[in-house]
Amino acid sequence: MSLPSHVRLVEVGPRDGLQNEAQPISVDDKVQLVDALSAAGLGYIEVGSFVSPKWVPQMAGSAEVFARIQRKPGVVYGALAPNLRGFEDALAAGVKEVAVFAAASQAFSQRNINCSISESLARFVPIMDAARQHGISVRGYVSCVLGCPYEGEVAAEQVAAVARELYAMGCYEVSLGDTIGTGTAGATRRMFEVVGAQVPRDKLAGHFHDTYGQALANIYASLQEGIAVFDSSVAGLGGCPYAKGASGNVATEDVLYLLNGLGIHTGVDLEQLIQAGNRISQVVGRPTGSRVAKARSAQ
Ligand SMILES: CC(C)(COP(=O)([O-])OP(=O)([O-])OC[C@H]1O[C@@H](n2cnc3c(N)ncnc32)[C@H](O)[C@@H]1OP(=O)([O-])[O-])[C@@H](O)C(=O)NCCC(=O)NCCSC(=O)C[C@@](C)(O)CC(=O)[O-]
Repeated sequence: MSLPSHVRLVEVGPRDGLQNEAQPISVDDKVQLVDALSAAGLGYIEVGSFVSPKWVPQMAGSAEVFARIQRKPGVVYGALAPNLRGFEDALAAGVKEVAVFAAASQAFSQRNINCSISESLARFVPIMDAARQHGISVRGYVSCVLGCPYEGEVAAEQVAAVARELYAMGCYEVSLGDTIGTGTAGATRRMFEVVGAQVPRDKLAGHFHDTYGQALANIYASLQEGIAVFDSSVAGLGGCPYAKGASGNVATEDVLYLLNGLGIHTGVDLEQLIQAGNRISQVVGRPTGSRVAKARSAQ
């Protein structure tokens, strides 16, 4: 299969990245990050989550962040909603697109959202109904598609079953998350072959964490499978609060460098992105997780 000529990047740093930070990040810093990312040309930014603050304290200020960002025309500003309460809070905050999140492993589903996979899918039905009524688009996530921190190996057929349910209930796109970053290029290709037989490939996205240093290889393998949407985090921020040891998402700067080298268009400016990543890295008090940004600042 030839590689896609255009890739859509879904920037998840302000949500997936910052949700895992132990120290509080101010609303000012979050707003500045989101605005810097839209200025760099990202067309989709996941800004926050409307989840229980007891479960993920760092996302507690999401409504305020939404109130203060400068919404750039054409940019989608998304948020996670695990239940109807989260959806309603998101709606009240002026969110126009939400994401629901399920897992391919029962144990992860219990640890992350305190219910089984089938209970979670049932919980999403009223969200889908309410979203339709209000003209809100819904994206879906499946976690643990290439391994689970509690159950180990996860069958691609199980990933496909959950992805198919999310797509059938109305998610316009389903993002497949290698939550603990154990996936390899071979496993990624096999997983997309199986899931791609159940959900059209142009409705699938790849969401890779870089824990084992495989994320860029997995993205390249996904491109070869015809996948053209990838989630990534500026400066490689993040991890997952319910997946111990999981490192951040693949750094957006590094994905962009890969895509630029392949001549694949994204509309994102690498230099502005590096600046946004360097600034938020200073805020969280860690060096950037982007190899490209590190190399550039050493020059
Ligand atoms: C789903 C629940 C709420 C169930 O949590 P629960 O305890 O079973 O829910 P509950 O309905 O019994 O409610 C418990 C309390 O939470 C409140 N509550 C209930 N719902 C909400 C809400 N929406 N917003 C704010 N508060 C809420 C509710 O009002 C109540 O408050 P209390 O009476 O104790 O004061 C909880 O487990 C939760 O919030 N989990 C979120 C976990 C999370 O955000 N994980 C990270 C995101 S997923 C991820 O990172 C993976 C991904 C997507 O990036 C892909 C990948 O890499 O794999």
